[in-house]
Amino acid sequence: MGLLVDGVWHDDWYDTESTGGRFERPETVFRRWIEPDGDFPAVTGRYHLYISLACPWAHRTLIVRKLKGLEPHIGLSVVHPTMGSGGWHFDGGYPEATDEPLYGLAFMHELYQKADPHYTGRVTVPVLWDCERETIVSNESADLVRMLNRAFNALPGVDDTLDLYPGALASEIDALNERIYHAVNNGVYKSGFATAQAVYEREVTALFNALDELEARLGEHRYLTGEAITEADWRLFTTLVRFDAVYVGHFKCNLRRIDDYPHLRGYLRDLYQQPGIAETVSLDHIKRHYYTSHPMINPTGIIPAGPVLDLDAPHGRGA
Ligand SMILES: N[C@@H](CCC(=O)N[C@@H](CS)C(=O)NCC(=O)O)C(=O)O
Repeated sequence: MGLLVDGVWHDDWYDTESTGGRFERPETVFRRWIEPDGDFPAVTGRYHLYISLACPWAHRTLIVRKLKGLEPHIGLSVVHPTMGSGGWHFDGGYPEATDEPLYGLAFMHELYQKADPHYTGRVTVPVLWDCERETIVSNESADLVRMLNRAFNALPGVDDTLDLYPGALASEIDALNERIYHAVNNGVYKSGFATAQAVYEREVTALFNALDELEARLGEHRYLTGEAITEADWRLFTTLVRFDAVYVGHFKCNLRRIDDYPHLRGYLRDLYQQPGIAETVSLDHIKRHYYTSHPMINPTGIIPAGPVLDLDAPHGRGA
């Protein structure tokens, strides 16, 4: 836990005192784009993706990299699940984690220092790194999902027939993303990081109102916008797959479990069972990260044994 101030690491947590107990997610700083004639063209081997398997925002980018067939084109590093006093760190000795391959760095904040020696802000994943210009292209997962969906389509082996953000559905996807981001993706964090009772109650109520709404929507069709999966589904999936394992207990999002919602439960399994997806889900990294990285919420650092989840069970949602 911590942040860089003028390029120097400080071990500080989010300040909720100045916001009346509310957690406010800071704006993302690096927001450049991969574009054919821009500063960052789509080229094999030029970019490297840094993620945490625990992080729902990073998980979105990992899923799109996999579905689009971008693995041969964009390298991948995975941080250790525990975010300690030095922030995210690299430890290739931990299962499913990697060392930092480009510079042999120990900490993620060192990469941010490389990109900007005077950077001020939080050190988050995901990060898409440009190995040629030695800088961060983007550390905003919503933008990265869009870039990975389209910008690399001309490269060999990339699935250019898969479009997770089709033009005809763009405004519907944007509206869903907006609703789901505030109430669900970030809603679990706003509930879990609240330090005032009234704030927690408001956030957790908003979260479950949104989940009830999504349950009704998923009673109408298989995926959020109809019969085909879009980026809106993958953005919801990464929160749902963490929900019963972590958010119910650790973040006190416990009015209901996803397993208690017939449509959301089947929908979660359906997405989990799509080719290639299960291997992007590490329940070990997910549970270890949350339960060991927030001592203000879980001072003992004990990781609960359960719950027992069966994401491979039949989903019952059509062909
Ligand atoms: N807006 C960013 C948020 C990413 C984010 O908050 N990642 C978390 C991990 S789940 C992180 O790295 N947090 C470190 C910190 O806040 O210090 C995105 O969606 O890409």
